[in-house]
Amino acid sequence: MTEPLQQADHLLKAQRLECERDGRTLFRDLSFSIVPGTLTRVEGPNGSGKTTLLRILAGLNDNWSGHIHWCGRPRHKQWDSVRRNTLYLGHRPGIKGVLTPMENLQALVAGRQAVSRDVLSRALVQVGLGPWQNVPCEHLSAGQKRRVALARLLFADEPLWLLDEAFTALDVEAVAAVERLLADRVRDGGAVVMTTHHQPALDDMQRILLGHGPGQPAAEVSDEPVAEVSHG
Ligand SMILES: Nc1ncnc2c1ncn2[C@@H]1O[C@H](COP(=O)(O)OP(=O)(O)OP(=O)(O)O)[C@@H](O)[C@H]1O
Repeated sequence: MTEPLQQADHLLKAQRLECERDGRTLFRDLSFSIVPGTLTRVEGPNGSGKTTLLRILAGLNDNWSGHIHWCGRPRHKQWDSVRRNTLYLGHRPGIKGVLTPMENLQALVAGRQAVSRDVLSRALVQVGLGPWQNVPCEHLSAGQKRRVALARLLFADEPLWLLDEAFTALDVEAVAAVERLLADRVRDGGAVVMTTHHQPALDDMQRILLGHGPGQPAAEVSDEPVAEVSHG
């Protein structure tokens, strides 16, 4: 279980973020806050830096400048709290092909909570993998592999979720199920930051808009109606 967080008006506050890759500025002067009970979508064309930004927020990329605060204090002084309270799901499913959905889910959930095999099995049924739960994942489709990773969300109590392309390869029914899961999560006070090329059917999103092609390192935060925003 996660421990109570320090009281603050935000979970995460980014100020004047700048990131350069291969001599190209992906974004600069990018400032925004992530507050509990909100959904933020990072938008932009291929190569604009969405994954890079999400990895920076997850603490998985050091190639940036600016300031990031976590619950009111500099993030680098409280990595333990950040790691315990943040869930990052990368754009690859992050599951092992030789393992079954059940074994993968056990590995993904392990270390945070003790969950029985029956409960994990019900989660796999819930994401539509009931008949496949004991089949090695290398025999599953792209969308089925993605569903294994998404089953992890059913057990995720971290206050901040960072989801990179969570809708990729999912069919219409699974997309709707994930949208419901995210809406419930936000309603329960969680914060979700996601990249997606899919236009989610979700209300009240803060939008972070990244550049529109080579040589145009624009970054913009459009606030509808959620967080404190400053830009530039
Ligand atoms: N490991 C890396 N090493 C060097 N440059 C990289 C690396 N990963 C990404 N980049 C550069 O950063 C740019 C942004 O990549 P990123 O994956 O963040 O974009 P994205 O907006 O998520 O794209 P997409 O919509 O295609 O997923 C890329 O165009 C690439 O030039």
